[in-house]
Amino acid sequence: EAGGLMKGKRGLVLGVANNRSIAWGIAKAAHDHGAELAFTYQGDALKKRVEPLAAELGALVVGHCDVTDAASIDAVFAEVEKQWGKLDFLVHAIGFSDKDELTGRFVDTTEGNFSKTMLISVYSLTAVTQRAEKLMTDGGSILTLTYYGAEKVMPNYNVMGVAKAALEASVQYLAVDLGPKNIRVNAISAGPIKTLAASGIGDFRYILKWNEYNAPLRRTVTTEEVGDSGVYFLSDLSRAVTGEVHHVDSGYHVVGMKAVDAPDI
Ligand SMILES: NC(=O)c1ccc[n+]([C@@H]2O[C@H](COP(=O)([O-])OP(=O)(O)OC[C@H]3O[C@@H](n4cnc5c(N)ncnc54)[C@H](O)[C@@H]3O)[C@@H](O)[C@H]2O)c1
Ligand SMILES: Cc1c(CN(C)C(=O)CCc2cnc3c(c2)CCC(=O)N3)oc2ccccc12
Repeated sequence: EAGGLMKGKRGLVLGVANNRSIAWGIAKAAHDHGAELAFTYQGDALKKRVEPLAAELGALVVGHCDVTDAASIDAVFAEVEKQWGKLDFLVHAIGFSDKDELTGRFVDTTEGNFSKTMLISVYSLTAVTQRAEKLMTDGGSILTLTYYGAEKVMPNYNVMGVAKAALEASVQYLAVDLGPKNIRVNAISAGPIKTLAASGIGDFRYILKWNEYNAPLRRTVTTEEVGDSGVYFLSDLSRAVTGEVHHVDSGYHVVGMKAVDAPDI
């Protein structure tokens, strides 16, 4: 609504594929706190999914963006500059690896998929940050999404875990470079959520169940809950916070082993 935390703030959201996307959860929460939003879509297949969602929030659609195509990134930021002249925040919710490498052993990762996964899931944050820096003339907030598989080995996460470790290091280096311009760079490490990127992953139901059984809050998280924590990082509430990785995972990351007699709801 009008007087919220995000009143007067304009932001670009990369990574909405459908209404289950984490980016959509963040966008809805920011909108509810008064933000003005712009969305991109990856390829024409997603255009017709993203346009109605953007309309629902009165958001702009600033075009197609495939982070493997630098020209499409430039075009999107040129459109943002044309429409708004500046940018207050950026959400980067993009990650991808060939799914045949998200099963089995990490050691068997191919050079081709390793490079492609790092380009899409890691370098893309630096690429969009280069463009955003120019438009964040009054400072800004950049938020990306990571996962616990960056910190500890999670079965089958494989090359995506190595990518997320690099993404989290990128957050620290970008925070240092852009801090003097009052541009903050942070990451939310979200617990497992059944999104498009999660579908096609073998026994994802088992991963969700495991979290329900072992996380301190004894439950998984939702895109709405990630969105609410996202508003903290995109708003002035976190004006003194940069280079941070913040877990929104029902506390899962703190557990070494669950007591066998732990009370369960
Ligand atoms: N779902 C989870 O369990 C979970 C948990 C922690 C972190 N994450 C991360 O959250 C982010 C969003 O994923 P999600 O779960 O919302 O799934 P999602 O499939 O809804 O979003 C992934 C997005 O990445 C985009 N994308 C992929 N390749 C691209 C490219 N080459 N150019 C531009 N866009 C591209 C897709 O279009 C899609 O919109 C990802 O970085 C993912 O790694 C997901
Ligand atoms: C959790 C979890 C996730 C969700 N998550 C944290 C993610 O970061 C999603 C990563 C992902 C990246 N690329 C693709 C896919 C998922 C599936 C579809 C596809 O073709 N490519 O993915 C896993 C993969 C293996 C093991 C656990 C997980």
